[in-house]
Amino acid sequence: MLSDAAIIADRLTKRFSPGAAPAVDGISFAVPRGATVALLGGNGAGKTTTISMLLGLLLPSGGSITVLGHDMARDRYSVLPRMNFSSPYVDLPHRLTVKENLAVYARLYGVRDRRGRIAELAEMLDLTGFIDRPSGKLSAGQKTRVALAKALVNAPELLLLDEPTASLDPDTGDWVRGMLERYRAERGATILLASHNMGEVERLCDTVLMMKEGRIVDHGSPDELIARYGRSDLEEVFLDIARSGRAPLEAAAQ
Ligand SMILES: Nc1ncnc2c1ncn2[C@@H]1O[C@H](COP(=O)(O)OP(=O)(O)OP(=O)(O)O)[C@@H](O)[C@H]1O
Repeated sequence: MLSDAAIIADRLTKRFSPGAAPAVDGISFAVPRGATVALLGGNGAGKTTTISMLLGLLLPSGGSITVLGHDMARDRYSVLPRMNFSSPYVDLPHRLTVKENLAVYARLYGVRDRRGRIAELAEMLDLTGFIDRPSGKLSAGQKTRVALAKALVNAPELLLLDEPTASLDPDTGDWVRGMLERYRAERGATILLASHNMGEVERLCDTVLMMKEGRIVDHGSPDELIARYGRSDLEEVFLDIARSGRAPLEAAAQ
């Protein structure tokens, strides 16, 4: 494993109840600094559970996580200010306006020039038309853009994104992907994202971790995976893995 990686997960496990099958089943992976890596897998594969453990929102049942050189079990408060996330499952307080919400998060993250940073984010994510509207009165696509602004408020070195373009129309989705590419290049940031949008993953990601039933069943660059499965795009690879009992890696290991 790369010892200076942004994320190192070692035999990470999450079991929600003693008798149940683990939602995440002893996965190990490393995300190099500056890389964009995708977690792919069908519904219930364990992507959100993995991201929640990386964020410290869920405690692992086993294994360890090192983020930006810090062990998350012992030392997460020194690393949380350097990371951030967005998720369609986490709603911002409805009655606060977009600007008020961003101000709360800017304060929480100790941003110095809060007014300036919020103006930058409004520009970056085209929020100006609804910045004074209560967050509960936004469309799903507008909420997604505000969630991304919140995720960038502290200019994080590590960004964990669960479905970053969920609910965005194709044009806005494309524009947000361009924004993420620029952010990564300018900030030298590391991005781990979970997505069901294969075109997005092909465009943004250096490496894909394919999850199924809580395990990583294959990994590689989008091009490597497409070549290995003899397919023409990542969507076809995804369908092969989702529909087969076993992935090539598992079969090869036996
Ligand atoms: N709080 C919880 N309590 C019990 N089981 C849970 C909980 N959260 C998730 N699970 C279960 O853990 C498994 C993995 O769920 P997870 O949300 O991580 O999947 P996912 O890959 O993100 O799926 P999706 O693509 O549908 O978002 C599923 O079987 C789910 O039912």
